[in-house]
Amino acid sequence: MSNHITVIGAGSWGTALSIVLADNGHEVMLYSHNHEQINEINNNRTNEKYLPGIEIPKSIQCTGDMGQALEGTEIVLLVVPTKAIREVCKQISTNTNVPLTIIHASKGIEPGSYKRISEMILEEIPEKLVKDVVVLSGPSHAEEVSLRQPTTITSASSNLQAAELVQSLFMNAYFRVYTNPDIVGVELGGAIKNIIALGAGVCHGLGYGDNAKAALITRGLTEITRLGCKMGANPLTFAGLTGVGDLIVTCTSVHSRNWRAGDLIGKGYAIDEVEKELGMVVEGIRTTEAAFHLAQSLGVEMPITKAIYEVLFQGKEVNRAVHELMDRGGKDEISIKDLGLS
Ligand SMILES: NC(=O)C1=CN([C@@H]2O[C@H](COP(=O)(O)OP(=O)(O)OC[C@H]3O[C@@H](n4cnc5c(N)ncnc54)[C@H](O)[C@@H]3O)[C@@H](O)[C@H]2O)C=CC1
Ligand SMILES: O=C(CO)COP(=O)(O)O
Repeated sequence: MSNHITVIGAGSWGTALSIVLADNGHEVMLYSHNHEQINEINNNRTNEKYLPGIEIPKSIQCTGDMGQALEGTEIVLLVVPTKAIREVCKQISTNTNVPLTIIHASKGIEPGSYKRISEMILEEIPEKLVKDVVVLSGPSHAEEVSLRQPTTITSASSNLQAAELVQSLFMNAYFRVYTNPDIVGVELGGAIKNIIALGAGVCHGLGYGDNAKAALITRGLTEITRLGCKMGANPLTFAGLTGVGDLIVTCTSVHSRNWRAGDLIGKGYAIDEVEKELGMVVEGIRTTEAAFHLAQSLGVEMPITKAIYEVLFQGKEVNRAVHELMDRGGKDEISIKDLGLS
């Protein structure tokens, strides 16, 4: 069945997911707040800054008018940086009176409030306008999805029917979607892996090799699991696509904006130059700030997150941060305390 779907955010991921929906026969209305980009997508069928060389299918129309974007839709996909989520939710609330299935594919935690994105959506959009909230997350770089390369991802919702609806909207020969009821675990895995990817990039920038990368991925997974279990997530979620899966792709891929940002920091770039240099959102920076304080408030040990926080926000020199991480007292590798079992 063909649906009319609104996608908000015409960056690399919003455009790539629009292409998946268009390939599946859906009519996509893509909202962008950039007039040049709207013209480029509608007239040239390209989005060169974000997905160079990719042709945008004709069933994707782009608009800068939120009212027009939401006309006749019951399904909205949010794909803006975490810091823009509240603003676009407010715009949605004033431009529709239809209850919506709201899917989000962004990855972050809000500094200050420590809110996950689904929590921000529910705070900003009145209850009567929210049918369901579904999280779409997993190891999936836009650059590869837009080339129709095999990708697996998770659709998470407390309502299985809503997760299955989203699964059926996106599933095709190159895009395989699994459902999961654990919204907390799926959102935390997607958000915190960006911090670990910054660390993996820093290690590369410093000239370290695969041992350091493997250490970060596996001990990063321990940190994510500790925090997640404290917040009520299912530990098995972190063994899946949105945990170890997304850690692998983000910590090892040159496509990753977070990895590339870390690489530049390891090579000596100043933090505030890095996002400008990449020209795309580096979610891990703000999420490091949020996760560091969240972990402290919950008494959860997250040494890698702490080290990256000190580098990003307290000016600690990267070599010193690595040395301090390695020089800590010896520990057991596996602790059932991490799973909240004692
Ligand atoms: N790029 C990727 O491969 C993936 C990205 N994500 C997540 O998706 C989210 C978006 O990332 P990208 O598309 O990579 O970022 P991007 O930097 O490529 O694009 C972000 C887009 O959002 C737009 N935007 C910013 N504020 C806005 C506002 N207030 N209203 C409307 N549009 C606004 C920007 O103009 C830009 O077009 C992030 O949370 C990221 O972690 C998740 C999976 C894969
Ligand atoms: O989440 C992603 C891949 O799953 C994208 O990560 P980056 O934002 O680091 O590119």
